[in-house]
This record gives sequence, structure tokens and C-alpha cells, in this order.
Amino acid sequence: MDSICPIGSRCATQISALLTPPSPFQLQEYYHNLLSARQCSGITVKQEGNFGKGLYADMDFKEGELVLKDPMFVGVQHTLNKIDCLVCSFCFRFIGSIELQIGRRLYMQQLKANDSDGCNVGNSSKHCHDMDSSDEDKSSQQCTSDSSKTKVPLPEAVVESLMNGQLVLPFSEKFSLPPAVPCPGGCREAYYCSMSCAEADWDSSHSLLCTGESSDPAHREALLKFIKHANETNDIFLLAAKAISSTILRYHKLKAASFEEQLKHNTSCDSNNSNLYFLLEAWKPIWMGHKRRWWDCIALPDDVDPSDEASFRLQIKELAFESLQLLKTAIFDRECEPFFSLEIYGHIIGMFELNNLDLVVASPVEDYFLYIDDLTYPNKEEVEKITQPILDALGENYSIYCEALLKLVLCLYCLNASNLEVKGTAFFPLQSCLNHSCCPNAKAFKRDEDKDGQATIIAQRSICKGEEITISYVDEDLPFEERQASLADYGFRCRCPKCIEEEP
Ligand SMILES: C[S@@+](CC[C@H](N)C(=O)[O-])C[C@H]1O[C@@H](n2cnc3c(N)ncnc32)[C@H](O)[C@@H]1O
Repeated sequence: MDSICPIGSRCATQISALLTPPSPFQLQEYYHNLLSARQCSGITVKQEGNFGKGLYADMDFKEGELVLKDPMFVGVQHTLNKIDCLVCSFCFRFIGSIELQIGRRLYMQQLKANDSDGCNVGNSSKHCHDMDSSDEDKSSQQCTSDSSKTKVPLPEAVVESLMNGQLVLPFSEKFSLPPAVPCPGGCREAYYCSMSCAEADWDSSHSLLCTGESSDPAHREALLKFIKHANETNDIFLLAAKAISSTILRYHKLKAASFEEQLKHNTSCDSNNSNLYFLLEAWKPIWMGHKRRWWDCIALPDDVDPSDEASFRLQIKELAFESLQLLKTAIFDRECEPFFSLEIYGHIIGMFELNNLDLVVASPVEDYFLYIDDLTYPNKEEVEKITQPILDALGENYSIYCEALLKLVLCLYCLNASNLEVKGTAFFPLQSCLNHSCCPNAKAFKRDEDKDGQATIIAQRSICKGEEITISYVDEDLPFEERQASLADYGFRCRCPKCIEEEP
């Protein structure tokens, strides 16, 4: 396959430079600058332990205290989750209104005859560190919208009036959401919570990936083919496309800024060397991440016989190649040619495989129904005359989930089957530096006030200045063997104090 991918040989020197691991000095400088730019205090990134870089406390943290809020570098909402939740394509905040969220979901539910065979090949959900504890099989979350068969449909006119704002639900004003701002390029794929999110997304990647009417028809057609392939195979390709687009755009910005400087000072520099310099600078956010090629690091799925491992890995490589060809047709940029080599594409996806965190944002619709359930007689009875048929139309899983929450029962089945939250996958530059421990001192956890897609890390117990901050990549309450088996998917065997103590 490498022979039919000539970029590898043409750009060998550049590719090798892009894949050379950063030096400790480069790592330190990058994270120092990132932490300063984000005005993040109390933490630092160091390469001190045995597992590469890690995140360390630079001050004492109390139990329950916020350790870190980490805006994502790139993120995507899972394809089928888009049916369930309308969110800002940049910050992943819910948008529109409670009525629009419900009406749109019911409308989509009716439209979708149910093509769950769009489920992803080589999916990496096992490799997403869960936000708050239920590390169980998330492939079901990723691949399914609510498949409940026990729904009582609402009349079309009611669904329409929820969507167009004619029907206003009681007390929904208490859960107001920012209005949906359409994509400036006119595509119907992206909506935003504000113009500033729309502009930020356009500048960072969407200007290359927009399929709106304003883009060139050939480009649009090629992009649509790429997106269709990703939707049908693995939406990790959409994340990779965003990462490549943002790198290309950063490259051009850096180059333009430097050109302006040269003009101002009447200087010039060797264009070959400076191109590599700009490629490396633009690549930095990905460069710093822990990387292996996707087809080398992806865990062997349970249903693949170990004797078929080689052919499974080849299949994954071929899938990446297919996707890359489609992306190349859509957004190829000669100056950034190395980013379109299979080697780089494989490393970018591999980095997501090993470093990504589940993107989860709790739904205000769920809060709304909980609020209604908390009302007292006679208010509640009146209101439920309107809201109960809506819950029934949303489906059994939806109501069960709300009930389970009300009873504060952690009902894993309901969590997996419900589609109330935004679900996606994202790369967070600081969170991805957190190493694993089965007795962690921190956890990824969304508090009530965390309404967008940023990663939130909270101290699980008090953490002293100088201590390494760790989270658990798996459910730390699982038995020893199960934890080790899950962690093998991340390519290591845990030797934390708990594992040493429990090792048979
Ligand atoms: C999310 S990254 C963490 C940051 C990573 N140390 C780095 O240098 O980029 C996950 C990778 O770190 C390493 N790692 C994290 N926790 C570990 C542990 N407890 N034991 C061994 N390796 C670990 C593994 O290689 C894993 O795939």
C-alpha cells in the first residue's frame, strides 16, 4: 500500500522531522507557553516518571477542588448523537430551546427508519477515558441513537410546533438556551451558540471543511464523499480531518505573519528551511501528543480471533488509506503535502486512539423533565398533561433514564441506552498528559455549571504540591484482571500500588 501512496517517499525528510519525538526542552517550552496562555495556575507538565510526560500539582488541592478546565484542541460529536442533541459545533453547548431540542429529536426519530448499520469499523470507544465513571461498553452509546421500540408518537403538527416555537412548554423559560446561529458558509451541518464560536470554528478548521453553497462544487462533492465514508465507517476520521485542517490553516497564518515581518524589516530567509519550520510549528499541538500508528495501536476487538490479528491490522490500515484518499481529493494543499501521507494520517488517528477523552455534555432537556417531576400538586398534574405525552413519544429509555436519575439509582443499562447527553470524542492538550492510576487522585467529572465541551478535572482527594495528578482510564472498582485487560487496550500493564497489592 505504501507504494501506491507516493507522498511518503516524496516528503520523507519532512515526515521524519514531523514524527521525531519532541525533546524534553521542546515539551517543557510548549506546555509552559500553553499554561501561561490559558492562565492556568496550580499545575505543570513534566517528564519525570516512567510513563513519559505527566501532569503535576504546583500547589495543594483540596478534595472536590477544580484542578483543570481544558478546552479541546479538536472534537466531534458522534454522528448518530447529532440526531439526539443540537449543540454548538465549536463549544458543544446545547442551543436553540428545550422545545427545539425535543421537537427536532422527535422529528429525526420519525425520519430515521433506523440505519444502525452505519456503525463504525475499528471504533475506538474503548479508548476514550470516560468523563464520569461508567467506563462500560460505550460502543452502544456511540453507535446507536435511541432504538427503543416503545414510543407513542406525537401528531406531526405538534412536533412541528415544538420545532418552530409555536408550542411553548410550561416552565421551559427556566432552561433558556442560546439561539442557534447558522454556519457562515451556509452548510446545514454546523450551528453555533454565538457569532464568536462561529468565527472561531471557521478560522480554526471549518473554512476547509464546510459543505455550504458558497464552497466550490467539486470541493463540496469530494468533502461529502469523505464525510459519508467516515459516517459509514469510523467518525474518528472526522476528528483527523479537523486536526489536519486546523494544522494547515495554522501553517498559512504563521507563514503570512512571518512574511509580513520580513517585509517590515526588509529581510528574507531560505524558503525550504522556513517551510519545514512552519510545518513543525503548526504541527505542535499534535506533535506533543503521545503517538503510535492507528493500525499498530488499536486494540484487537473481542470478536476478532488473535490468529487473525495481522489481517485485522491490515484492514484498518486499508480503511485509513481509503479515507485519506477521499480527504486528499477534498482539501489537498501542496505546501502541506506531508500531512496527507498515510504515515502522518495513521499517527494522528493513533494519537486520538490513545489520548482522546469522551466528550460529554449533560442535557438541559433532562434537567427540564427532572424539574417538572419535582413540581408539587396541583401544578404537577396540570403540567404533566402536556409533558407526559412528550416523554412517551421520546421513548421508554428516555423515561426510564429520568426515573433512574430521580431515584438516584445508577442504572448502567439506562445510561448506555439513553441518548440525552452530547456524546463525542475530542483531544484535550492538557488532559491528554494525565497518566493512569487505579487509585487516582483526580477524576474527569462534569459539574452542574460545566455546560460546554471542555474537559473538567476535579481532585478526588487532597493532592499535595509536587504530587503527580492521575485519573483512572477504566472503572477502578473492577476486579484486578478486568482492569488489566482493559488497560492492555492502552498498551500498558498497570503497576500502581493497588495493582501491586492485588496481583495474585
Ligand atoms: C493519555 S497518555 C498520558 C500521557 C503520556 N504519558 C505521554 O507521555 O503523552 C496515555 C499513555 O501514557 C502511558 N501511561 C499512562 N499511564 C500509565 C501507567 N500507569 N503505566 C504505564 N504507562 C502509562 C501509556 O503509554 C498510555 O498509552
